[in-house]
Amino acid sequence: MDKKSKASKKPFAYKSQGQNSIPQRSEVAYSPGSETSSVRSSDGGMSGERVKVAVRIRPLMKHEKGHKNNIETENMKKIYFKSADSNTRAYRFNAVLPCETTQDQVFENCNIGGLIDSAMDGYSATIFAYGQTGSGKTYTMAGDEKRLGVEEWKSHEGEGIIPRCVNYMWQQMTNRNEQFYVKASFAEIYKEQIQDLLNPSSGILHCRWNAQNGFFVEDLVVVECTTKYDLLAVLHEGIKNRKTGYHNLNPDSSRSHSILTVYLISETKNDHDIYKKYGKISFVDLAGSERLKETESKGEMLKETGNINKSLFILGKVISCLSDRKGYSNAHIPYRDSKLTMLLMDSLGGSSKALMIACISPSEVYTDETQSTLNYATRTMNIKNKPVIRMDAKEQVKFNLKREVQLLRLQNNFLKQELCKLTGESHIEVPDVSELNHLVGGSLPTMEGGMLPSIHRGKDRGQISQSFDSKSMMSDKPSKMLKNGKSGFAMMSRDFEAETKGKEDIQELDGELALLRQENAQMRYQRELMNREFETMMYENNGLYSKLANLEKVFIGESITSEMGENGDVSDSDGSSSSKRYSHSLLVSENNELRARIENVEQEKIDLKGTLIQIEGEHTPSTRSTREESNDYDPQNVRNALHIKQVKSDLEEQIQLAQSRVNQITEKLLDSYPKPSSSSSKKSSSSSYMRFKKSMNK
Ligand SMILES: Nc1ncnc2c1ncn2[C@@H]1O[C@H](COP(=O)(O)OP(=O)(O)OP(=O)(O)O)[C@@H](O)[C@H]1O
Repeated sequence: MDKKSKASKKPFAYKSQGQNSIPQRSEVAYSPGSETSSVRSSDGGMSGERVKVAVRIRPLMKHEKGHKNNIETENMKKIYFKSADSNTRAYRFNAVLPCETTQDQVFENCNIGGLIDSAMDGYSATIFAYGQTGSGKTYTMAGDEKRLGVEEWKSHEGEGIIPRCVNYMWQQMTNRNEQFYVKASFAEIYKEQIQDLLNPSSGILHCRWNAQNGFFVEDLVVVECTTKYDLLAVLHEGIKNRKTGYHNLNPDSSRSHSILTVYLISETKNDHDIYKKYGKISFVDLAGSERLKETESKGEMLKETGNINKSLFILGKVISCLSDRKGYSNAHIPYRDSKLTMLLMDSLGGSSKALMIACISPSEVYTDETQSTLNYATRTMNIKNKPVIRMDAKEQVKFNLKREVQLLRLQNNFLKQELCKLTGESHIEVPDVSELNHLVGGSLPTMEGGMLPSIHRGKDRGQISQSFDSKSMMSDKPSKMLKNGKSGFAMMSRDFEAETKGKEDIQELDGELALLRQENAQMRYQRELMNREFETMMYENNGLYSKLANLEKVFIGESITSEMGENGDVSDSDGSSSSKRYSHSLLVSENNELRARIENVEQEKIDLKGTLIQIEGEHTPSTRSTREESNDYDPQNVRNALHIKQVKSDLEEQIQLAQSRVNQITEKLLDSYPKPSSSSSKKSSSSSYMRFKKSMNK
């Protein structure tokens, strides 16, 4: 009994990208040439995500009446277990499910819905039940045995994780915007041989390996399930065909390990494109470990027990190696030592999300088995997986190309704006790169250079993880349809059409990308040229400013070129030009203005030089030739010359004033002097007036 709480606790979480999410660029791991590519989860991927472990304690069975209970639980997280040496040991797990836990609570508390969500997002997920024989593995995974294998499937309280998952999946499918295709396969490993539970007549199947899919079962029938009843029928069919046997501890004991795999292929529409993700979830019901002393197995069952125990022993070795924190990456993991561990490779230390449900009995009769299961479970919690999303490689290429096109369009718009700012024009024509390239001896700036965010291209796109055999899913071998299925041929022709369309789309995107790249390179080059020109002109203008300032100092005594020095920075720290303050055209007009101003000052200087020579020549004839020859324009001399010029012009002005004054007085005097009359005295007065006027003029 749980010491503190019987109520269901908040379930633990699986790291997930969330539904309908298209992975972000940085998370995409793509490997050219593969059928599927993998995408690391944004969080769990690189750092790893531990295998989650829940421990379920079944109630005592009828035949165990009177057995003592040696297990207590606390808070749905802790187990106190009284071991054989009578010491009580405490264990902590992701979830602890006491005897009274219902099937519904198992689903909730183990967050099985979260795992299904992940599988629908394109991850691989595995749920496996582990424990001694009769501990409740099949009950937990599939449900009440009395109801298993019956023709009509009806939902009931005793149904286990698998049928609950089927219901949940279909519920989610209607809630999501994606289109889902569901397929399923069901295999068992019996005495180290793989058999198809959906097609038992196919005999022994082989476990193969390839870089793309890791280990997979060759020729396993994969059934398309269009309704949830198709999938339930698959479960029903497989359980019916599974090898079971009677022994002392369980009259209906599973004698094989079974693996039901549900493939969830999702299609998401994004910008008129369809992206496919290949998620899957595997339900593994392991055969129970057993002690021959207790089961009293004989004959064929004895052989079965030997094989079961052997493969579980290797599973234990794999778990031990993987949980060794000293770093199992260098160690040899004996996956290949059994079929079970080969097929669980992706789930243990691979790219799946995984949940182990360890089943135990509360009876102290099974103390050793329970101890062993708890130890297994504890070690398993240390195993880290690196979950990845699987996408179709072609879809992934298209996805990447589209993103690159979008990025380049953004970059090019940005570059255009920048060039417009630099030129001061509202529109720019992008010249052909071939016309420009010869100017710099073919050293066009690279796409990655410059201040713009560079585009990551597809080198070094990470590893390919094992994935299910998408080829076998699209296999030309006919699928065995159980109910309401579509024909395999229809599926193939649809895939062919999609593939042709996909190729065309990729070609189109490639073409657009090439044009955008060329335009990008041209604009980067143009920007580079303009920046260089800009830099030269800035430098020249700075020189002109200081020259003008010097000249102004000489002629006026101070610099009026106040703007000087403000444009000192040619480029900003990020390499961009100082277009914030100066456009290219502004610099050119500034340059022209400076040149005109300097020309004026120079002209004035030449005039002054003439004046200086003239004045000095008038006063000190001997220095004239010396000044002329030495071309000496010492500022003091120029200032002296300016002073003399000023004095001279003042004097000239005064003389002019005096002259005009004299003229005025003369005019007045002339006016006041009697004018010659026409009378007799005319001759004498006229002659005296003329004499007076003459003397005035003089
Ligand atoms: N939590 C439970 N509540 C009620 N009955 C249970 C529970 N767990 C197991 N049982 C019952 O215990 C019996 C053994 O369970 P089950 O067959 O699931 O064990 P198992 O671990 O799969 O055994 P094996 O490895 O031999 O196949 C079954 O009759 C089952 O109905």
